Amino acid sequence: QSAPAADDTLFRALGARPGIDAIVDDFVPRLVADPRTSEFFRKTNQAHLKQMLEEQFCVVSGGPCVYTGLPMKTAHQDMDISKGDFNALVEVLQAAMDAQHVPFATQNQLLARLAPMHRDIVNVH
Ligand code: HEM
Repeated sequence: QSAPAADDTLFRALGARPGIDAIVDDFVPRLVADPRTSEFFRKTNQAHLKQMLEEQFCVVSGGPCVYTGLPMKTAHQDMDISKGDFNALVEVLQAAMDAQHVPFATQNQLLARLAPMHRDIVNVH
């Protein structure tokens, strides 16, 4: 299923689905391994999380995808996530994008579209 994207510039800059899938394939194992985030992802089905993140990054970057996962508030409500935890996840995503040779400006554009989600994800103040 797909919907036409109004502006898919960022999606294409990320390398379209192959580029996004490579970023997410790198990102999720890093989240599981990083001591700052590992505890959160201890019981996570990595294959499912990868699929959801691939869809979500595709949609937020303007790609022709449909996100089939939970709303961000619902997905994270049973965890205690602080601003520090959120920032740690962002740093892990930056490391994954560095490893996949995503240009700095492109990284920042994706991060800028994800950043507002902190309102629905950070729930420890
Ligand atoms: C911009 C930041 C974030 C984005 C875009 C994001 C995105 C997502 C998505 C798409 C899912 C899948 C929802 C579903 O299964 O339907 C998910 C689940 C999850 N997220 Fe996040 N998330 C973010 C921040 C965080 C942070 C900061 C933490 C904790 C440090 C976290 C921990 C988790 C965990 C543990 C799951 C559940 C995985 C499972 O199914 O077991 N997320 N997130």
